[in-house]
Amino acid sequence: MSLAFALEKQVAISAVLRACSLTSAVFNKLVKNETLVKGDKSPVTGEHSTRVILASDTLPVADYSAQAVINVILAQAFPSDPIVGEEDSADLRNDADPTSATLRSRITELANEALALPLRDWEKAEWGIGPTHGQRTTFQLLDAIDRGNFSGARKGRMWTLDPIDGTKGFLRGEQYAVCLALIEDSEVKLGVMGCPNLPLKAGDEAGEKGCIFVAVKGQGSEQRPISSLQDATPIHIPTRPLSELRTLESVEAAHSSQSTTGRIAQALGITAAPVRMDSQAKYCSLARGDGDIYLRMPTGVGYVEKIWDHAGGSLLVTEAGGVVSDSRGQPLDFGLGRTLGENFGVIASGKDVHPSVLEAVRKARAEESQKL
Ligand SMILES: Nc1ncnc2c1ncn2[C@@H]1O[C@H](COP(=O)(O)OS(=O)(=O)O)[C@@H](OP(=O)(O)O)[C@H]1O
Ligand SMILES: [Mg+2]
Ligand SMILES: [Mg+2]
Ligand SMILES: [Mg+2]
Repeated sequence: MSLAFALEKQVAISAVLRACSLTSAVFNKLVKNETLVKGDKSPVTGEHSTRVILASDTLPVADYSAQAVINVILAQAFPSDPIVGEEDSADLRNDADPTSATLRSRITELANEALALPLRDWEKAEWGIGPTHGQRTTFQLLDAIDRGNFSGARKGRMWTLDPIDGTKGFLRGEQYAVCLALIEDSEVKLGVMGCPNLPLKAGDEAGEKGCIFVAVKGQGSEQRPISSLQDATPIHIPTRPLSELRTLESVEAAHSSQSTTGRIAQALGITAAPVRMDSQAKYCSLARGDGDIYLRMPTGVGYVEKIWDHAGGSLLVTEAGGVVSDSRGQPLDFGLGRTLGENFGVIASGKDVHPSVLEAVRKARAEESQKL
């Protein structure tokens, strides 16, 4: 008897793999060759006007094409499943914008190249299924992107997709993740995250990079090297003394209050500097024990979190033995629509330390309100 969600898992890994191949190709062909990233790895800004045009052109190409590829594959395997995807094609259909025709032709070329990737041996051997993805026309690909327009629902089955999470990290050549998750009746059942720039072993920058993380509800979490996807290694959050814990947070200060996370770390007695990393690679790092506490505290500008930024990562952490909640200790609600609703932040950690983290959050909050 096959395990629950076996087919969904196969299809999602195949789709994420092809999207990762595409995003790596975009980085190598466009971002690197067109020197869009400066020597110090900061994203290109106003220095060279031609580069700025290329940067703004290249940035969405990878996101749109990856969403097109994954949605084509999902539509083929599960034609009636709705998808909540980050991107939509409105800007690509706007002929008043002179860049949209160029973007469309690049997307068509890139997506078809990824869809034509041959089956790997492990796909044939393990699954006996395979993508038989014919070439798509430009407008078929735009329609595929727009399969991601579903508004979300409390009941029923849907996928959620972030074709590139951590777009800024992607442009810097640092961490980003291709994130796909399956949700049923508001509960995340499957999460597949591709992290092409993440070392197989924490901190081993000189070693092999490129991992796919997979979690299935009730079946645990695993890591697979992109180069050898048949080799699944189960991952678990280790238990460490409080004093040895490290926090994980966003690189972008606008996405999470670094002053609040600093206070929380202090209240916990943590002395190590926070590990700053773009994207859901933070959830992946936590799930395999590279960091211990993921803190994402609202900056107070009214931003609402999106379900595609947390669905897969949160299941990966819970299946690896952790807890994911908002800063009040409430579970994240994936049944509210495209967003997680009012932003109470996100706190993820091992089960044993989670209550202490919530207590530290309360303390940090109280200190901050006294300062006001
Ligand atoms: N103001 C604000 N507050 C909180 N979050 C925001 C905000 N603005 C954007 N985003 C979302 O952050 C996603 C990037 O992920 P991270 O914040 O984890 O990584 S990063 O360090 O900021 O790169 C990023 O995902 P991508 O757009 O897919 O890159 C956004 O969905
Ligand atoms: Mg994102
Ligand atoms: Mg994105
Ligand atoms: Mg985005």
